[in-house]
Amino acid sequence: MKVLPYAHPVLSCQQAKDLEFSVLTDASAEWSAMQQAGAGIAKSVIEDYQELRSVPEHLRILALIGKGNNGGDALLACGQLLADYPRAQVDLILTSPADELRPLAARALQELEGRVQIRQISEACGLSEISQMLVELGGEIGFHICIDGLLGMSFVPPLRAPVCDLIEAINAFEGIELRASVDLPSGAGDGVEPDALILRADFSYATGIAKKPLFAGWGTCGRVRYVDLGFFKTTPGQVVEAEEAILTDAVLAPLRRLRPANVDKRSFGHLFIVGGSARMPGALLMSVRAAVSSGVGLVTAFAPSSVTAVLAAQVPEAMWISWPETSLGTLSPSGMSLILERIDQATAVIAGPGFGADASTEMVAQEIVKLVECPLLLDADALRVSVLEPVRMRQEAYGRVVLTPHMGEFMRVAKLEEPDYTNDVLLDFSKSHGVVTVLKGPQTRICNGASVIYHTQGGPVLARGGSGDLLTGLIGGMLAQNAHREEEAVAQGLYLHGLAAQCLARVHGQVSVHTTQLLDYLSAVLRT
Ligand SMILES: NC(=O)C1=CN([C@@H]2O[C@H](COP(=O)(O)OP(=O)(O)OC[C@H]3O[C@@H](n4cnc5c(N)ncnc54)[C@H](O)[C@@H]3O)[C@@H](O)[C@H]2O)[C@H](O)CC1
Repeated sequence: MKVLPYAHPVLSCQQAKDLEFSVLTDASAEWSAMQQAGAGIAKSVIEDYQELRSVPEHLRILALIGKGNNGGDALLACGQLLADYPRAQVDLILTSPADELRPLAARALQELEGRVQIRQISEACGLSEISQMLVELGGEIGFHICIDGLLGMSFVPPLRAPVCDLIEAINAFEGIELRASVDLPSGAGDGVEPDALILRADFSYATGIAKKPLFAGWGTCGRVRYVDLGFFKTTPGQVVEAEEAILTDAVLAPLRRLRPANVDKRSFGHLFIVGGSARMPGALLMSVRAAVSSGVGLVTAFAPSSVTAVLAAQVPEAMWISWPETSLGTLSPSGMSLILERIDQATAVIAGPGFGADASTEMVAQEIVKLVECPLLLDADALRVSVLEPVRMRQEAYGRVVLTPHMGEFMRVAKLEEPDYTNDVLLDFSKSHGVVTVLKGPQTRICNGASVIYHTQGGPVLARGGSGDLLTGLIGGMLAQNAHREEEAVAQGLYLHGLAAQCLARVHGQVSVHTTQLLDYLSAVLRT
């Protein structure tokens, strides 16, 4: 794939090792990368902890230290946390004698001398002794954060004692609030089977290169964070051997620049949103609210006639068109002329949020696919096999069709009998339909038929009704502003949505929030 300025390659552990070997040519380069990794992990883990509560001054950290560079990264992360939280208490568990650590890990340990408590375990310890030790070390409070620096990309199965016993004990130990793995959860790696023993991480902090096992769908890697160490400072447009990539913060750079002075509302696109039904007016409302916050110049919303006035009062920034509805309160195909007579104003169109699944909305969606000559986003109940049929007939010049299914909707349009998380199915589907698919879930993937880009921001705070409707509005808004660079627009909408969700969770937690609060954090995300 071409190196995009906003997505970095995802590689197998072996490919990552080879690349690191070519980039980090001596011990000083390795040490400097390790320092960056340690600082990056410390910063990210503190941000992530805030989804639980504010970080306590007397932070209690447990770090599991293996012999290699993974252990070195974890030790330097502990050093950074001690610098930032001088009252923190750090307990280290070493799985080998200190004099057996690799040179850089030994150097990192030396830097912590006198500031941490060290326990060493050996093969003879066994699971129950290690479990008992955790209980004693944790005391009444337990640990706020456990940093797993046991094994990284160089791990070759099988796991041996005492590491396997330590992983098992950590997985079972309830006195840890957040489990953070350095690079990969210990036990994960190339060729590792899904049922193998792997440390159950809440977050994995991929240092330098995001490795493929993080996306294997095992659910043990938790949420993936990419700690960019600058390994991919390649020229945009250059080709690298990777079909998979991870989205980076750079995707939002164009939205963080000053806008030119000589612009007006027409310079930032005009988005049409067709959606809603008497039963689900809220879905349309959420998409429209998100769209008007996306930076798009103009939004026109087409809503079922019985709810238009109520919705319009809630988002006066949008223009509202009342659409005739069926006896079931869904959009009637007889309203198509309303959109067609204005279509030359639109730079992108969304169809689907809150549609409801009946024959009328199916027909509306089909007509839109056939007649709309600009980029088009289909979501929710517009995602049907019969609606995708005319997609292939569309001329390339009209702009791409973007689909935003969750797994249930993807199964429907790809005619799958059970969920399939493999990239092959996603690639085949997107290629054969000529669409950009955004397959939503805990690890959302963007696929253009040739490559897959992972998006890992957001988190469980998004696991509530309406998150997808907000996403649709944001992506639609970006498409309308950026009509000739659909994939970039999609990536911008996704990333902005994910970062805002994280901000929301860091301020209010993951539980007692409502979906549209996410919109309050969009501007903070763009102004950092
Ligand atoms: N008020 C209404 O009218 C409602 C209508 N609904 C109908 O459903 C669709 C849209 O569904 P929505 O609830 O927005 O959810 P989606 O599944 O499409 O999108 C979810 C969104 O959240 C992300 N996400 C979820 N879990 C995680 C996680 N663990 N980690 C990270 N990210 C996560 C996911 O990736 C998506 O981005 C609407 O049009 C109506 O037709 C709904 O039933 C809600 C209320």
